[in-house]
Amino acid sequence: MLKLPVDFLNKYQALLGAEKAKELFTSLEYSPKKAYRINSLKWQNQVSYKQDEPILNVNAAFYGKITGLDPEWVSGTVYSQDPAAMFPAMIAAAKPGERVLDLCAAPGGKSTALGEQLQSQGLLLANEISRSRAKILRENIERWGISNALITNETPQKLASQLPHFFDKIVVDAPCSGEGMFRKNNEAISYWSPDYISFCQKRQKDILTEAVKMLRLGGELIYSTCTFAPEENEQIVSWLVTNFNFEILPIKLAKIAVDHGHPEWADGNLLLKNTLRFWPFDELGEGQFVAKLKLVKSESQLVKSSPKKRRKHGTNQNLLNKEQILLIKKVLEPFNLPNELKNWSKLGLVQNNHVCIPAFPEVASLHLKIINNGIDLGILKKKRFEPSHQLAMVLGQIEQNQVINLSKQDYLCYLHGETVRIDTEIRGFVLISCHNLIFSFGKVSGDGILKNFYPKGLRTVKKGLQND
Ligand SMILES: C[S@@+](CC[C@H](N)C(=O)[O-])C[C@H]1O[C@@H](n2cnc3c(N)ncnc32)[C@H](O)[C@@H]1O
Repeated sequence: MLKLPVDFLNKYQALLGAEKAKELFTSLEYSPKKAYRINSLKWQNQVSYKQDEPILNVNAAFYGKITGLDPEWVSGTVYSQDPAAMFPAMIAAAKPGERVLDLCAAPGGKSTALGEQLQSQGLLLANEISRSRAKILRENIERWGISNALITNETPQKLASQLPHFFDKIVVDAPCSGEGMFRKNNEAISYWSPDYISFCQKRQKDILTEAVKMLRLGGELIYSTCTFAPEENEQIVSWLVTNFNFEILPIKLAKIAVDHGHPEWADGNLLLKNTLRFWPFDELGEGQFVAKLKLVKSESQLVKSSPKKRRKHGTNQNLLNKEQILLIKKVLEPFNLPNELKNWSKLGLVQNNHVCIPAFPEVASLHLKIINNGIDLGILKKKRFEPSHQLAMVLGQIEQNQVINLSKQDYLCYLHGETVRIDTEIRGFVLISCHNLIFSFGKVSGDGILKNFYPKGLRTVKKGLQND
C-alpha cells in the first residue's frame, strides 16, 4: 500500500471532495497501464504486438507492453509511453515546415512524436538541460529516424538569448512535482511537500519566461506536466495569461471523456476550462495536464517580431569536395535514399572529417552546446567513408534491398557486439534487420563474416541475452 503524505491526502480531499479524492487515492494503488506508439516514419510498420486496443485521438498508439530488446524497439518502430503523456505532442499538431521547439525534451517521448509530425520538413529543436539525459534524447531521436532535429544541451536562458521570436510552436513539458508518477515511481512520493510544489512552480515560471521570448507572434505554446497540483497547472496558465499576451485555445478530443482545468483552482478565468486534466482514475494513463496557448499580438511585442540578425562567423565547416563525394557515393550507391538525403552531395558539410546534413545550418554561428545537428552521415577516414548509425536509422524509413535479415539468435549476438557468420553474395556495407526491421549497419567481408557496426554505447550486456 502506498504511504501518501498527510498534506497530500488533505489537499486533494479539499479540492476534489471526499468521494473523488478516494477514487484518486485508490487508483494510485493500481499498476499503470502500458502503451506504445508505432513510428509512421518507418515504412514497415509491421509490429508483432497486439493492436486491438487503440488510444483514441492519438495516431498509431495502442495499449500494450513492449520490451527494449525487441527488434521493434531497437529499430525505432515503437516507443513505449504512458498513454496520457502522448497527448501534449498530439495537441501540438506540428505541421511539416514549421519550426518547433521541445524545450524540456529528454528522454524524447514528445520529440519523437513531433519529429514524426514534421515529416522531415522544417526544424525540430529538441533541448535538454541535463547532459546525461541529452545523450538518451539523442539515442531516441536517432532510433526514430528523424533527420531534421537539432539536439542541444542548453539552459532555456541561453537558447532564448540566441533564438528570439524564432519558433512557430514550443512544447514545454515542464519538470514538475510528478504526482502522476506516484504509482510508477514510489520515490516521487518521498520528494513531495508543499515547499517542493512552490519550488517547481517557480522553476516552471522561469522556464516559461524564456520560452515566451522564443515564440513568434501568433505562435503556440503547449504546456504540460505530469502532476495534479493546481499551483503547477491552472495557476501557471493564469500567470501566463496575466503576464504575457496569451489566449487559451480550446482542445478538441473525440470519443473520450477527460476532465478539464478548474478555474476555481486558480484566478477564476473561465477559459481555463479549455485545458485538459487526465487523472489516473480516468484509466487513460498517469496524471497529465495540458494547455494550448496562442501568443496574440501586442504593441510592445510587434516591435521585435523577427528573428535576431546573427553575425556571420567562420563556421569551420566545408562543403564536400569531389574526392569526398566519390568516397561517400560508393558507400551510398546500393541504398534507396529518402527525400531528405537525395541532395546529400550539395548539402553535406564536413567538420573534422565528420559529414553531416545540418537541420539548421545557421546554428554554427550561434553559441550553443550542440549534441547533434540533422543527419550525421558518417566519417571520412583514409581513402574510405564509414557510414554512421544514424544513417542506418534514416535509411530504415524506406524499403531497402541491400539488407541482411538476421535470425533472432544472430540478432541478439549482434546487439551484444559479436561478429556473425552469414551466407550471402553481398559484400561491403549492408543494412541489418531482424523480422525485417532495420536496426544497424554491418559490413560483409569476403569470407562471409559480418563485421559488427552496432554502436558500442548501445550494445546489450550478456546477462540480457541469457535472460531472453
Ligand atoms: C517531464 S521531463 C520531460 C519529458 C519529455 N518531454 C518526454 O516526453 O520524454 C522534464 C525535463 O525537464 C528537464 N529540466 C529540469 N530542470 C530544468 C530547467 N531548469 N530548465 C529546463 N529543463 C529542465 C529535466 O531534466 C527533464 O528531462
